[in-house]
Amino acid sequence: MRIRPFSVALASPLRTAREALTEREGFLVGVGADDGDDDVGGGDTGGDDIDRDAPATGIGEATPLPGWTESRSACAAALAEASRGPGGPAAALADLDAGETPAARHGVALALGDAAAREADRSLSEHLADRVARDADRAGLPEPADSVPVNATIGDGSPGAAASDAERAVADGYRCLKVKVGARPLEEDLDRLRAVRRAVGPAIDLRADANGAWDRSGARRALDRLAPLDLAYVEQPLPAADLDGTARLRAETDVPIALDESLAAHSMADVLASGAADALVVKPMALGGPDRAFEAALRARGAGIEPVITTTIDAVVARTAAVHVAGAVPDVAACGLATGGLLAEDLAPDPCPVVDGRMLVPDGPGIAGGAFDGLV
Ligand SMILES: O=C(O)CCC(=O)c1ccccc1C(=O)O
Ligand SMILES: [Mg+2]
Repeated sequence: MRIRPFSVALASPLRTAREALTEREGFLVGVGADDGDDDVGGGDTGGDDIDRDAPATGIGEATPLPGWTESRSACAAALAEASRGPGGPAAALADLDAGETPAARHGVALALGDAAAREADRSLSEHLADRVARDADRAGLPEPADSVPVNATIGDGSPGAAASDAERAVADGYRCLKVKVGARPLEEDLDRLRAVRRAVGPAIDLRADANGAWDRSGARRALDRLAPLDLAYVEQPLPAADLDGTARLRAETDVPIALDESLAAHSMADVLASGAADALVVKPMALGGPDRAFEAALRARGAGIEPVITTTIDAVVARTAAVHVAGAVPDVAACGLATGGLLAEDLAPDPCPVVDGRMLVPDGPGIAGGAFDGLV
């Protein structure tokens, strides 16, 4: 198993209610053809005996985002330990805890999933739909889609900036926009959202993501005032921990509610049973891998909650893998996957163009055929 650190800068800071993201640092994970052998990567040399000229047959990405995943140093330590284990990547995967180090597990699970899908000459979404669905006792899913609807992501900015970003996104073909809110007083967010609604008209789906910024009375007030704007949903109106408050809020309003951060603070079972959500944001990097994310999406769907697959502003390898997860979910709602444009640079060209508000799911094999060969 090979681990290569990387860092990519954002084109401009993504301001949310919690922070301003300016750069993403992570690790590429490569597994080789001989990684399945028990003797590879053994000893205390950190896997230095691997032939560095042999191309990786599977690639993964671990890009931690504190708040959603472990820290960068915890991710690095977990990956280093995983690459030293005597059992190779498959054994390492079994040892990685999706709750403790989800990004590290994501990196290894994705590399192994890519390798297995490439070996079987099928795309990662076909691999997920077949293997994960079967393991979750959900055989018989339809063929994965060859494209998925996506939302444009609009950061916190002035009403004018938000409106012109929204106009540009709609001109580019997006039919769904997600606007960050909660960093300012409610009146200012209302001005921004009204400016966006005016700019794009009534036919475009609008989402607002508060990233847990409001308290119970503030959220109640915000939803009452937002109701006339006909939002598709408000994401994480209350802090992650406050499932009870969110369930009560949802019962008191007609504005649909999505949960995101709450999935890191509560078990899937508790979130699904809480009655607090119409939609659930499913981030493969935060859930510990594309396999776990796909399973979570199917569970949510089974509980009548609409799964929305999103990135954590990942580099191209994890972003493309998330597109495959979305492609495997039948008739998936618009997803937050069109985040490549937020980066100033990337590890490789983007294999998923957005056409008419939909992202193409690569044919494979694996994540994107040979598009990432040589990166790790
Ligand atoms: O959903 C999207 O449109 C993009 C993803 C996104 O907003 C996001 C990206 C990184 C961390 C948190 C979030 C979030 O949804 O809150
Ligand atoms: Mg969110």
